[in-house]
Amino acid sequence: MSDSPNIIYTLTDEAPWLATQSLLPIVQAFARTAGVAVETRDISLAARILAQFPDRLGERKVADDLAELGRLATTPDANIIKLPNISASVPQLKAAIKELQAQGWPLPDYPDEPKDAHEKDAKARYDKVKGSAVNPVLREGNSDRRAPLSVKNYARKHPHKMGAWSADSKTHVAHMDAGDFYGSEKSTTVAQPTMVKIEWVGKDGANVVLKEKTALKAGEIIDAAVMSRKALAAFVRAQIADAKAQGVLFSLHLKATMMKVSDPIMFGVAVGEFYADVLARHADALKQVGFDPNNGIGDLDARIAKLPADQRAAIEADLRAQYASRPAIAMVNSDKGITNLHVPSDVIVDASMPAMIRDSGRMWNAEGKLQDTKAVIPDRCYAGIYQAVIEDCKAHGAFDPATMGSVPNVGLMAQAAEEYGSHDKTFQVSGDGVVRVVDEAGTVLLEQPVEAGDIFRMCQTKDAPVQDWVKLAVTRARLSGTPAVFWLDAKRAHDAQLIRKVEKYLTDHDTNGLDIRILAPVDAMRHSLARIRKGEDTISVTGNVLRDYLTDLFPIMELGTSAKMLSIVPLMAGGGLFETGAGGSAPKHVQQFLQENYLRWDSLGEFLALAASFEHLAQRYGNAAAGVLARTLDQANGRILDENRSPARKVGELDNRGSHFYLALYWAQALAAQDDDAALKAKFAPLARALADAEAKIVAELNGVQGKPVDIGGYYHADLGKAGAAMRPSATLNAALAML
Ligand SMILES: NC(=O)C1=CN([C@@H]2O[C@H](COP(=O)(O)OP(=O)(O)OC[C@H]3O[C@@H](n4cnc5c(N)ncnc54)[C@H](OP(=O)(O)O)[C@@H]3O)[C@@H](O)[C@H]2O)C=CC1
Ligand SMILES: O=C(O)CCC(=O)C(=O)O
Ligand SMILES: [Mg+2]
Repeated sequence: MSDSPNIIYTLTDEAPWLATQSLLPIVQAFARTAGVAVETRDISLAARILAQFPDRLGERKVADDLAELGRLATTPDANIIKLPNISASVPQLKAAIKELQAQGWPLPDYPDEPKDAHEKDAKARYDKVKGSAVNPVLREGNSDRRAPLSVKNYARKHPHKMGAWSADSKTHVAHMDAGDFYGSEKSTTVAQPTMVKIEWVGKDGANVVLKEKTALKAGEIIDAAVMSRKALAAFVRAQIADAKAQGVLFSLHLKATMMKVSDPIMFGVAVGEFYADVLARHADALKQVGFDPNNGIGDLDARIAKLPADQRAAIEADLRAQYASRPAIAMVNSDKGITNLHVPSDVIVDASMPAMIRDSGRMWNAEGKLQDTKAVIPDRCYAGIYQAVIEDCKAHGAFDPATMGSVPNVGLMAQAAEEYGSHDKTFQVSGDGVVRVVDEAGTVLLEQPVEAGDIFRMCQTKDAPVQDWVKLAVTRARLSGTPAVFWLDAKRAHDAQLIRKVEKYLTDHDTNGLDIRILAPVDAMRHSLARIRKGEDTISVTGNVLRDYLTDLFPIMELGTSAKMLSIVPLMAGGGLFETGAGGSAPKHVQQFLQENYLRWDSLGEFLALAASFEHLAQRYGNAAAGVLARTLDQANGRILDENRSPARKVGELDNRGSHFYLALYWAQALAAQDDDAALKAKFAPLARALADAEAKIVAELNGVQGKPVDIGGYYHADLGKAGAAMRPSATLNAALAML
């Protein structure tokens, strides 16, 4: 047996973490037979918080597994299975801290407005954990996300329900026409390595360094753009009035988790406008209790609890009056009265817009009914692609999963490319003046006029990742025989720079006979949609943000969920990062699990990632047994789909645990049936027999626990013993696995 590195399986949060309690023991048992150890590293929100405070935790200090994996990702031996994790908004972060404190961990509170050096230090540490803090660290490569053929064929045979579209749907996307990032963006490519600083220069000549040092490599593209606070507020006001006039729901779609600096501020501006009257009337009281609109109106609900009853009642009455004077607002949970503006992380554009499109272009109103919607996506960089989908659905009806083609994605994301790497270079400016990016020689590379409250953002895109991305695109186009479109807008400053590189690097490859073009995002969308309706596939080759948006949009339309995606990140250093699915951590699933011990999380993404990970070990290290595991796992995955062993949605049916049992059964049967590896055949034959013989008993044991509440001793930092017992309730299955 050859010497191949271990697989690192990540422990994350919520539904994927629960699923891991059941799936991982199966995977470890199978992998061991090929001499592959499957280790774990904890990158959950709770673990990431604890790892920030070694000085406070003494003997109980927790290792910084994320930092370790970040280093591993830059080495050739990385083989990491990455499950979705929480990218925490401030309310989520605070809830996690509170839970850990209650468990006895001596953590400081999250200081909203740090008053002294201690609090500043605590806030700085917590801010490292906030938002999308994991993916950018591990993604040392570009991404290849697609629906494997078996999954696509399954979706065609068993199409999920899509809400019908009507030609007179009033649903539309609203975006700004000026004063946004798109309109203000400036971009340049630096020829030589240099070091830049970002500084604000006030009208009166005051000079504040916003970021001292940012190293740039040769050939790197940098951009600077500004979102005008005034223009954004005026735009939101106009959209509130227009939604009311048109009788459609008002809803805001941002990515406050991943764009953790800019988007909470934009969210706060919308909260400020929607609730303008009540916030103005009670400004003093709200200031006193520390309400921050960037944390959503849910923060107001929580904080006014501290006020005297009469004052609280007055605010609540004014809130009701405010809702009466406003358009209806899209709801996250109508039963609990949670609106689109309650929590910044509740409505995340990549998942929320496709969900709306799947529901006939409608969202939930306060009465729990679906209604046409004004989807407010302030910045123009990407808003137009959703309007293009809406127009297409109005003209031609909903897409048909039984016949539609596919849009896989090759995404530029390595080395924190573009907007998703901009957090440490994004600032809300304090006064009128300019923000400029200045190099070591004092040359101003980029400069933006700003007003107080504006959001300034600088992005970086390194050259080596762009070369790798172009190569990956050509490789995918060649291997799949599919046309590929680079979604780049020649009218946008950053994209214009990128187009020059793409045109140059395409000449490094043999593109003979391939159909590769560059189209502006809206045109690329129309082109891809026209083809998809004819059943034709088109590879989307996009930057980091469109990668994120499209890999939820198309899977949700094609497959019903992005959980069924193959999501590979060939790391630039030669290793592999295998992400599971393309979606999030589905907090709704945990709620259902706690209430009725039913977990509807679909682990197909994990199954697909594992097969790719074993395959990587076979190809790169010549581990033939891992190759056999990969091939047989592929067969098992096919059977899971064909025989409908994916989790259903309701108590009494097969859930996540049941689907893991069938994976073990089918995988063992495929291993027992193959003839490439006699030792594996002999090892798995008895297990396959034992599992098949006990099928009815195991399924009864697994399904028998459903229907009652279950306690796992925590949400962000659950009790391992309790969660493990809850997720592995079949003694028969556990005993059979011990045979290996
Ligand atoms: N890669 C990562 O680490 C990512 C993490 N996140 C994080 O996840 C959380 C929630 O994000 P949100 O945008 O609401 O997205 P989610 O993907 O968690 O939820 C949206 C919906 O997708 C469906 N879904 C997603 N995965 C599965 C699955 N495996 N099995 C079955 N259904 C699934 C469900 O839809 P339905 O009920 O309609 O079937 C679900 O309600 C946030 O904390 C966010 O930060 C988000 C994106 C990626
Ligand atoms: O890192 C995150 O917060 C989300 C990532 C994501 O949505 C994606 O990569 O598709
Ligand atoms: Mg996404």
